[in-house]
Amino acid sequence: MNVAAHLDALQADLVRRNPGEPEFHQATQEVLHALKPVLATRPDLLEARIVERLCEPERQVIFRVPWVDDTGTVQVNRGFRVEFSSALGPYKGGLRFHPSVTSGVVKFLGFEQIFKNALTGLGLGGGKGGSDFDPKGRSDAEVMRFCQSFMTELHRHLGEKTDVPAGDIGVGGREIGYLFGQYKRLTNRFEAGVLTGKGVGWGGSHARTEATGYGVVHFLQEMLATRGLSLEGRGVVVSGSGNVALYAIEKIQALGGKAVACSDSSGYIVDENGLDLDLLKEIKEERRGRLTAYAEARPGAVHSERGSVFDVPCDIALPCATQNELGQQHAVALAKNGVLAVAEGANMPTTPEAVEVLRQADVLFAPGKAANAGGVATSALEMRQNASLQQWSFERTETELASVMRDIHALCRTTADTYGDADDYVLGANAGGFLRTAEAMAAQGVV
Ligand SMILES: NC(=O)C1=CN([C@@H]2O[C@H](COP(=O)(O)OP(=O)(O)OC[C@H]3O[C@@H](n4cnc5c(N)ncnc54)[C@H](OP(=O)(O)O)[C@@H]3O)[C@@H](O)[C@H]2O)C=CC1
Ligand SMILES: O=C(O)CCC(=O)C(=O)O
Repeated sequence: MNVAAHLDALQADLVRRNPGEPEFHQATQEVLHALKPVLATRPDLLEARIVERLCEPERQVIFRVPWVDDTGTVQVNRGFRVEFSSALGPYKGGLRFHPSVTSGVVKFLGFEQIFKNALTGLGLGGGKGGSDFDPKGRSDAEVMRFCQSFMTELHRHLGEKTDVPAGDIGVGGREIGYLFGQYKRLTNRFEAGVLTGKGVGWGGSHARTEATGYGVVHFLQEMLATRGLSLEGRGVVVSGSGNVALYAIEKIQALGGKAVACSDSSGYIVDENGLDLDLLKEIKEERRGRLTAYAEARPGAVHSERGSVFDVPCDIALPCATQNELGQQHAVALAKNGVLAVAEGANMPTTPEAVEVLRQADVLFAPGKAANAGGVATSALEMRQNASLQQWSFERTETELASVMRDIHALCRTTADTYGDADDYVLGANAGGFLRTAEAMAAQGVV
């Protein structure tokens, strides 16, 4: 069989059978392309139709989420959960609340999650969920009523050994609290392991809040070290200013780098003196405010609505906001400014055209499914603590996180080396995650 032609035909079929889901097509295209050299050596996996099965979610639910706003008006949103693969463990992946959420977006995120979770080696299947609900500008009481209605349907699909959601865009500690409270009320059980990202006082893990951003920087450090480079004195730009971005900035600063710019959906700030993280956290985590407030409070900082945060000259870029935010023209600007490395904190933030520009310019590039796996890895550590009724210290949890990120980096390089070029982290992450999942699927029969 001509494996490349077979995978191209499979991709064409996926596009035909999943109309109107461009993000999902983009995600499968990347994986199927990376699998060409792998499957050329594994006729057994082709024969078992592992790829065909992997691209079809085990289950998807779409549901109505009715709730009442503060004016007494009934609002209706749409909820989603895609349970993609349970080959390696319970479905695991976050919930996203953002007006851009569609079934295609949730599907691409769930698909990515399969490979990411496999890379952690911590016994996690892949899933994702969310809603087109926009929490921006809503009161705490409105967010609570929405979360309660969302969980009223979702709870029947969850369980600590079945499906374990967590946060993502628009879902942080506040939302996880409301979701957990409603799950507990509906089931009459304090089943701590059914959600991760809980408060540390009631079953949450230390370092889960920090984990995704810290993990990205741990992975980046490993990647830089392969070229004898370090973070010391490096200029860094970060897109986004949410959970992942803030804690990536914190770790960059702790390791001697200088984060000079970050963004939100209304623009970006540049602070050549280095970002004031306490001020950023106060604006974003406490006030849920806009970055314009940073420029107003900080002498020398400039807010801009024109252009992109990726136009700011830097040594390292960390896209940490959302999918397809770093396009070809941004990659060209980064390469022209001499960027050394790009590590994805967000899921699929770099377009395929931009990845190609970075590859041509020999820029180190870490795909999100490897670089941002620290969040879900620490969720697995939270599940372990819940199962054994323990709570580990911050230091112990962060040490485990750093070790998982080192292992993922090593697995990406050795796998990429086997099938192509060790510097090709896209190949290494996709092939490494795939092989772990595929071996489990092959062993479990046709299910
Ligand atoms: N939280 C986690 O543990 C993990 C998250 N990720 C990924 O990291 C990314 C960020 O997630 P997280 O930090 O948790 O989310 P948050 O909601 O905490 O922050 C999201 C940030 O990105 C910006 N943003 C979101 N959507 C858009 C958009 N369409 N255009 C421009 N800016 C946008 C937001 O700006 P504004 O506030 O103005 O909307 C905000 O600054 C996502 O891709 C997520 O899937 C990956 C692994 C784990
Ligand atoms: O912690 C988790 O379960 C999932 C985090 C997540 O959604 C992601 O890795 O994209």
